[in-house]
Amino acid sequence: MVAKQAVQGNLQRDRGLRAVLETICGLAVLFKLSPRLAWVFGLVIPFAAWSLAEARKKLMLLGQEEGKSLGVEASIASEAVRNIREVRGFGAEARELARFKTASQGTAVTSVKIGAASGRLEALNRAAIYMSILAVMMVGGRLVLAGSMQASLLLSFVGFCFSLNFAMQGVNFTVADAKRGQAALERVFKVMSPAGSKGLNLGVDVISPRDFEGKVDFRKVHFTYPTRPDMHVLSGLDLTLRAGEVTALVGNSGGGKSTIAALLSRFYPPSRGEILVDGVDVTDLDRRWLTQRIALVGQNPALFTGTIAQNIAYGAAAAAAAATAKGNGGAPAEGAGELGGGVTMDKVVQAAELANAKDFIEEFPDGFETFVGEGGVQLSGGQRQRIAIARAVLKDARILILDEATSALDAHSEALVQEALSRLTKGRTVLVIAHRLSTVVNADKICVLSQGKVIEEGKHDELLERKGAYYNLMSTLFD
Ligand SMILES: Nc1ncnc2c1ncn2[C@@H]1O[C@H](COP(=O)(O)OP(=O)(O)OP(=O)(O)O)[C@@H](O)[C@H]1O
Repeated sequence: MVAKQAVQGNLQRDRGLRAVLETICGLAVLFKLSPRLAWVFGLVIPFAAWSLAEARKKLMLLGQEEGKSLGVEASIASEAVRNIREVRGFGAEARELARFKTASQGTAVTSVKIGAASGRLEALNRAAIYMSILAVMMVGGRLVLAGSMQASLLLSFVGFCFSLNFAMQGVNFTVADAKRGQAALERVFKVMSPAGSKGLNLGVDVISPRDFEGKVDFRKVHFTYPTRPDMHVLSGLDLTLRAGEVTALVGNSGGGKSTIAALLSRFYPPSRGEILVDGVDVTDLDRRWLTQRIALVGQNPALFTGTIAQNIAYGAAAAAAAATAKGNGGAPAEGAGELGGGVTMDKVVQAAELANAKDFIEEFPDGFETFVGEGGVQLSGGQRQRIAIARAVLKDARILILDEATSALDAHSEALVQEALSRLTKGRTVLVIAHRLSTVVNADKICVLSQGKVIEEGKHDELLERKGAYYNLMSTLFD
């Protein structure tokens, strides 16, 4: 580390455009002083070019490695802060600290490697330049002795060689910096770009909202998580969600059901294969356009700091704001109240009623104005789910993804949630990650997932009769 800093600090002033210009001008001066000696000194150039090319490749790879380790470090820190209650509750501060230290050590090792690679490049170039200067002195000395060159000219020439030496070292460091910067930028663009977007950002131009049916096709989709590249979660998945129907996904835990939902929501791009919505590859669609048409009700819905009304309005207000920002003729901002995007309190109350949430909300002294989230009222699992359902009702998305709760809701809450869900699913394309027998029995189609593929599909009765994978799963999953 110290060595790296010393080497880098040494040449801070000589980097960048200035170093490049100094190198060009230095070479021009040498040719002007003595073309013959300049050619001798020029012997260093092919070697310098080769070592630069080699170092560039290596530094680019190391820069990417460094970016990744920094990412891991940041995610450990942010995860610990986000889940601070659990960390404190389980007394896991030391463990989190140790995880962070291990990750930082990884970054430190890569930084040392970068320092060593820059240092090697520097040493090689210096050696080559000093050899060239030696050659210049030998050839120049002979010329001076033979009387065909003035000693003062030789001295000036050698002086300029030293200046050029520093300028060329500056070019080396500029290249090293540029490669690290390029690796870091590539990471930034990767994170900022919508998952797997080809940048075509089509939306209304391809599928008009009126014609949008919401049919979804996964075609030969392969997927591995970036953090676990060796584990194939999906291996050639073919799955069709027919428009306006409920498709239930069943399978063993860890089989990839939530991953399918995440891919459809475009949290990740598929590694291979394609996901089509109404026949259009999702990577060709504008991500905001698509997310306005997809609602997700998860097992453990997050609530944002604010009132219950703001939380229910969240999805619809965000979608309307996005549509307005995009200028695609979506919901107008006109008449927007404090809930945003033209969402009125009447609509919020209606949505809460459909989601079986109105009664419990009105029991709070502040009703829909009750503050939730950090420092506010804590809601039970069933209540949070009904708020999330109300949010999805208000968003009125054509495609609905439901990750059914496995957590033990009491029988009354479960019945209320179920009833609200059955109202919500009517007339929409629904993908439900099914954990309840009632959902599976009533689904229009059940798909059994195993080894990253759909291995059986059909209706409940048909699949039972077939006595295959579904039949075997039934006893383990829904007993
Ligand atoms: N963010 C992630 N990074 C790396 N691996 C992940 C990630 N999320 C899930 N996995 C892994 O991918 C595999 C599929 O997980 P997924 O959550 O999709 O399964 P599932 O069928 O929904 O499971 P369950 O029914 O238990 O919710 C699992 O082995 C899981 O450990």
